[in-house]
Formats: sequence, structure tokens, C-alpha cells
Amino acid sequence: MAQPAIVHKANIPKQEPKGGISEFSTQEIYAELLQRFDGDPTRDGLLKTPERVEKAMTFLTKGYQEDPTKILRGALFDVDYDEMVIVKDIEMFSLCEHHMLPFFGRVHVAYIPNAKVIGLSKIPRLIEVFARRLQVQERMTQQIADSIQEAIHPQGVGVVVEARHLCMMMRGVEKQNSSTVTSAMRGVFGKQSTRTEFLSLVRERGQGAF
Ligand SMILES: Nc1nc2c(ncn2[C@@H]2O[C@H](COP(=O)(O)OP(=O)(O)OP(=O)(O)O)[C@@H](O)[C@H]2O)c(=O)[nH]1
Ligand SMILES: [Zn+2]
Repeated sequence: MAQPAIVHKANIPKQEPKGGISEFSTQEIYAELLQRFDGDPTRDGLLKTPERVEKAMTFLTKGYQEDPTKILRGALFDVDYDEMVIVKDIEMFSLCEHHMLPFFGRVHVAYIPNAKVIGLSKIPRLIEVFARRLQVQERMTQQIADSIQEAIHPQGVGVVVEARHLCMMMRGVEKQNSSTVTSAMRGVFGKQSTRTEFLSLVRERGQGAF
């Protein structure tokens, strides 16, 4: 039986990568995958799917093109404040690098300034830079903490990520209720009292002005 043209064209495993990039377009590769997993990439619902997936994957991995230092350096302010600043419950969506399935949850970031504060919106933007890549939760947590530490040399930084991994929910071990918590503590956040203050402020819910 004749193979669809795309299968001949995008026989991916046999291609020698040229500078790391195969000669096939991203859409050709996705069409090949649709052929393999669905069997009929020409049916109505799948016709534009390679194009849609390319757009989606370009968005979901856009963090590789972004420079965390540039984002933070753009909004640093000299402010005489040396208490803890916490931006918490920042939603995060990423892709696990093992299965390319989403993991998602919340990030809490705290730091104690050392003459400079960061524009608040830049903290969620920084998280986007590292979340929009193929990731493991532990590395992403550390990257967020380290980039703040390097950019403003605060007295310390703490980052906690709480996430659920679809690779553990919709396949594999199929556990629906577990979540993974990771943390990175730098500078004074290594001290028990600072860490405890951060974690207890993160745990406070539904209090204060809102
Ligand atoms: N530490 C860590 N592990 C992750 C993360 N995301 C996915 N994983 C794990 O990566 C591991 C990959 O294990 P493998 O045995 O190679 O893959 P697998 O056969 O698909 O494993 P199962 O998921 O157990 O079916 C799994 O245990 C996943 O749960 C993450 O962010 N951090
Ligand atoms: Zn996974």
C-alpha cells in the first residue's frame, strides 16, 4: 500500500540533524505524528492541526528566547525598604521535559531588598521566562530564585512552587490528588526564622484587605 507523501518526506529518525535542526518543517513533523497516532491527518479536524500545534508550541516554549536579566533590569527602583516583599499565588503553566505534558500550579516569591526593589509585575514575567520552556519543577524553582539573586543582590530570596503534573494524573501512575512542592532559599532565607516567616505568610489565605 502506498504511504502518504508526508511519511516519506518526514522519515524523522533516519535524518541526520543539520546543526541540530532537521530539514523538515515543524508542520511537516507534526503531520507525520498525526499520521502515526491518528492515521488520517487529512480529515477535516486535523488539516490545520500541524499549524495550530506549531503556534501553541512556539508560545509554550517562548521562554528560551527571553532574557530574565533584561526583564528585571528594566524595572529596578532605589527604595529604602528592608522588610520581606512577597508576591504569592502567581499562576504558572509549564511543560515537563520528560513527557512534554503540562504541569501547573502556583509560585510564591519573596525577597528582602538590599537598597533596590523590583517592579512587582516583573516577578510574574520572570516566572513566565522559565515556565515557558521544557522544564523540571526543581530546576525552574532554582532558576527563578537565582535570577533574582543575581539581578539585585538582595539580602535573600525564597521561591516556593506548588504544582500538579498531568504526566502523573492522566497517564503513568494516575494519581489525581497529589501535588509537588519545591523550594529554593537563597541568602537570609537559609535562616530558619526568615524561611518560617515566608512560609507562614504564604500559607495565610483569605486574610488582609481582600
Ligand atoms: N523530579 C521531577 N520529576 C518529574 C518532573 N516531571 C516529571 N517527572 C518524572 O520524571 C520521571 C520519568 O521517569 P521514567 O521512568 O523515565 O518515565 P516513565 O516510564 O514515563 O515514568 P512513569 O511516569 O512512572 O510512568 C517520572 O517519574 C515523572 O513523574 C519534575 O518536574 N521533577
Ligand atoms: Zn512528565
